[in-house]
Amino acid sequence: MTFFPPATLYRARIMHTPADPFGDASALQTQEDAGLLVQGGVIRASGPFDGMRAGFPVADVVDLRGGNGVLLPGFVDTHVHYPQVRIIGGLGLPLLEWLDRVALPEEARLADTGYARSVAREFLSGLAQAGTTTALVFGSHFAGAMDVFFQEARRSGLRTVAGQVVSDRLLRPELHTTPDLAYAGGKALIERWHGVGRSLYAVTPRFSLSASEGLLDACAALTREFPDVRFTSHLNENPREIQSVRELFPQARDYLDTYDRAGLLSRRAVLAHNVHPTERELGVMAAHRCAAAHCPCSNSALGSGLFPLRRHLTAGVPVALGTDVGAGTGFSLLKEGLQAAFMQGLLGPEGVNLTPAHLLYLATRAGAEALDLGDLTGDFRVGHQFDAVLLRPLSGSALETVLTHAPDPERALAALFSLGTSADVAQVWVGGDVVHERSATDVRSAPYPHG
Ligand SMILES: O=c1[nH]c(=O)c2nc[nH]c2[nH]1
Ligand SMILES: [Zn+2]
Repeated sequence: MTFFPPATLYRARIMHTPADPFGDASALQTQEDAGLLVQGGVIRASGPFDGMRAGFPVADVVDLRGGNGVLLPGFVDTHVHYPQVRIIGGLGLPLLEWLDRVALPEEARLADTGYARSVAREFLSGLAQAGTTTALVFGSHFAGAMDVFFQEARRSGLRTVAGQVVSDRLLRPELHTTPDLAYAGGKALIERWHGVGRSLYAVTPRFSLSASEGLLDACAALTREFPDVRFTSHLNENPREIQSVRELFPQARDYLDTYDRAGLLSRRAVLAHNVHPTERELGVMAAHRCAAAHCPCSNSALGSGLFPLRRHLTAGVPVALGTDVGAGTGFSLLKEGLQAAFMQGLLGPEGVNLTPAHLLYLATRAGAEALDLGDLTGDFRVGHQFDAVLLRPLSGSALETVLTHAPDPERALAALFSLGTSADVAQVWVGGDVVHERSATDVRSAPYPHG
């Protein structure tokens, strides 16, 4: 006997970018009254609701259109630090001072596995509440903290690509490992967690400033042995960091070359920041199809600089968005999209004029592609997982007003990026499972509570 899981027909106003708006001006697809047929967590069919209802009369219908609801693909965060959720908002310091005074003391606390578990729960609920359904997560330096992270990630239902962070110099002694330990610990974690539930593993040296050549070689040994794990690290974030890396690796051509010489670059590599790249580095990234995770709020908070998006696009380097919590200022990819648009504007003629379609693409499909998960998630195409976020503005909010009066879908999408926050995230699904639902008590309903 064949078992068919029950089908659900979601009725919604949808917006998604199955194509790349940097190359295709009509990439944004919107439907005011769409039907998405979901069975076993997968989108099996889609189209105008009336036709879908007639074609699939047995499906349960869930109507998401009320209260100006808009259904978007779940957001993809391509750079976010799990141990840093409690230190969001440490403003006013450049990268190396911020690491020393704010980030690393907190990261040392994750040696305590009980502490790490609480942090993991706070972190994962921050992602889900923001509508993020997939994240490339910079982990902890402690293997025990990674085990609890993967356990909690499994409970959360989110898609996570994460790994133990490794360093062997210049941080603080309790965060240091050795190449042998990094290899053995990484291998054990890969064997325990890679491909378990919705989790994948990412080999994660912190950055070349805190990694010897031997440590990068140990990381590369893992990516050779397990070719489908991802690789992630930091690159070209801050001029002082770049100068130090140059001095630490006199044999390397540039910062990127420290990773390339070890054999770490590939289609499955994501490098965070790249605010100050050389043309050579952009060419090498493009040749490997390795992606840049652009983190505009973090770049602003740490004063790292204005991301050269046009140069990345011209060189053919894939770019997606990351929040970089906790240097970044929160979990919302809507805020990152808005900040990216602001910063491109500040670049004047060197910037890229980012439309709402670009922002949606950068926050969804581009991230899925960067993580080599483009066949699974990132938009509402048939065959993809039902990973989705329902944005429904708080009643009485400015977002509700603007959505009510928006003359076209592009303006509505622009309003979501301009005014939307985690408070507007009403429901989130991963693979058809609800992973977050705004509770009734979270909704401030009366716009004028005192009459
Ligand atoms: O923004 C950043 N956050 C970090 O935690 C970090 N570590 C190295 N380089 C870094 N950059
Ligand atoms: Zn980072």
